[in-house]
Amino acid sequence: MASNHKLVCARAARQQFRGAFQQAVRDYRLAKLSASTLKGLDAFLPDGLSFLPLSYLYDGEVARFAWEGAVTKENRDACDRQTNFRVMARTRPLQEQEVDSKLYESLSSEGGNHSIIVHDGRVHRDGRTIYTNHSRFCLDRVFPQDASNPQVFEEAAEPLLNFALQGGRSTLIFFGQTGTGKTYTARGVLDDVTKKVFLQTAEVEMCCYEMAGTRGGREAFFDLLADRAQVKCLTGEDGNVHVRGARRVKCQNAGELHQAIEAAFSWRSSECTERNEASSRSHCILELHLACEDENGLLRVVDLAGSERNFETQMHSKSMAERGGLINYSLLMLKECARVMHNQVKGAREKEIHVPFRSSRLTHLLRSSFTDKYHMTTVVATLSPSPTDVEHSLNTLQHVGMMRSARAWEMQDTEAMAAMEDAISEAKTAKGFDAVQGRGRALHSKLQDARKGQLDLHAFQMKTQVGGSIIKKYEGESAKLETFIDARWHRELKVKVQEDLWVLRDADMEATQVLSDWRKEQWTASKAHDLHRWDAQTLQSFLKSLDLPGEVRIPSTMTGSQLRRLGPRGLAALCGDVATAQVLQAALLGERQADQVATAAHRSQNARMTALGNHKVHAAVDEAVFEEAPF
Ligand SMILES: Nc1ncnc2c1ncn2[C@@H]1O[C@H](COP(=O)(O)OP(=O)(O)OP(=O)(O)O)[C@@H](O)[C@H]1O
Repeated sequence: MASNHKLVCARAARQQFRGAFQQAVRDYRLAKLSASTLKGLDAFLPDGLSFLPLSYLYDGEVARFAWEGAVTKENRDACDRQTNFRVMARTRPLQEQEVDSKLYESLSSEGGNHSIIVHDGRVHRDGRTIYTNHSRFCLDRVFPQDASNPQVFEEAAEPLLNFALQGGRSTLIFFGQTGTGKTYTARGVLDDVTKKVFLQTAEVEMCCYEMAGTRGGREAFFDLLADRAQVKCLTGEDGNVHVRGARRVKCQNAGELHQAIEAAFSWRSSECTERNEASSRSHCILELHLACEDENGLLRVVDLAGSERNFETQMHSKSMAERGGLINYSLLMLKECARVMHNQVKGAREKEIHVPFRSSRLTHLLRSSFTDKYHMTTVVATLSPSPTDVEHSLNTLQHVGMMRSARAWEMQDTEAMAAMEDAISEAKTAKGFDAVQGRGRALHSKLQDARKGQLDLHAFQMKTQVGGSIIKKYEGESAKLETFIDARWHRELKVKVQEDLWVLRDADMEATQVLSDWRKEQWTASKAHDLHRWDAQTLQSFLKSLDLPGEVRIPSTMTGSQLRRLGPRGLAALCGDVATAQVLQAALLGERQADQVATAAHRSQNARMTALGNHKVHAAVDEAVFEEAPF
């Protein structure tokens, strides 16, 4: 092969020796073609005989690799894979300047478009030999270069849209190197979503925000529909992380939605870089809340900023470099989460490893997309076919591969799909105090924050009001570890308190908001049976709900307290006959009793919550529960 002992950079080598590398790619593709033909004869010939011609014709390694790739188990598995988490890849065509530089294509797809091969041209350590590594990645779908945006929509986004239209939560994530077509694909897909969504729903609420850096160099979310006002990322009552305070635009037809999307993208931070004339400098998250029968469905489209390497950021200004640093950090954390989840599945599943979702706001927000089996997620990895970008392509594919394998357990989890329907309907019907269970995480954080000064306490376990339990441990060097186990979801959250201060501050805000919302709900519930607080409308609907035997002449402007002041005689005077008066009296008495019960329950729950907040566990827990709790 060609030699040049001065040359050690693979990127430069791929350009300089493109003829040799191109030949290697051609050889591989031919070997692949021959392997597919010979595989057909495999059934008629003795074992191993069909492989022989291939091994004579091509280099040993290449022949073996092409043979394995012809019909591998992974490819078959990829075709049959039925999970809520899918990973796809889209390669953009070579750009004009790349064609001008006579660059060849370093990616090929095979296995019925379920796997992608990266042809990685390299220089040997001796600086004289060049060789090509072929790496195969099996995915759920590989889009050919000539695939159009509607095709991507049909396979990647339409199932997510349909799921959201049934009340589910779904996320489409675009992930990859800068300048590979994330925004191009996201915009194309959103155009198709805009056209299709109104065929099945009458109203869509849209919000759009981006994650970028603040002046102080911290990650923050900015509302793209409200002049980039800063918004907060908090845990909601369903246990998922949401951005709070973002403006929601109601759209009733495709034109309005299209306009809102255009407006949001016009506010998105983008700059001209070496690799892309309009490179996104933030992670953009667009949410469509779809009106369904019982509960709103959610479709989230996440267009991540592109990953960059040092040689691509030489011309960046200081502020661009700072923002780039934050983007790279959040992407790094996303990859780290993928790596940890992958290791967890690959290694000992019985040993829970902490996945650092809270280390970046991006991963915090996307956590449920990766961990919740009832959340439908598709990750589209965008790739550049240029041989100068092979490192990027390998990196992207390795990480999306890890994300995919991290959810491999779902394939065995045959009940998952059936249980999904149940879970959705369960979530829809959950009411009152039950609904607080999903807020356990926030309550836990609040408690954790309130007690951070009490390191003298050794260890204890307690049942919480929300049906979970908290185990607190104090370990060496005063590092405090808390484990919250939510009884309903069986999730575990371990927080090393002294490590991340912003986690605590956020957790406190979350808990405060969640608890005040809950209190408000309790307050509204406690009012429901209180006649004093009924307005005229509530009184009229109460009367309508009663099956009164005769007529009652209560003026339409009369409120609950006015009715109460009438007394039994006044009430009887308004009723057409005695029987009607008696039924009405009995119904009002029933309401009064229900009011007394609700007020007593409200008072007790309030007192227990306060006691829990003040660390008076004994006062806060029901005696029966308290006895059961193992200390
Ligand atoms: N599949 C495709 N077909 C044709 N052109 C494409 C395709 N994908 C991307 N491009 C072109 O490549 C260029 C870069 O695309 P885009 O801005 O979407 O990249 P990006 O991945 O979002 O980059 P960044 O991360 O820097 O924002 C654009 O000019 C776009 O038109």
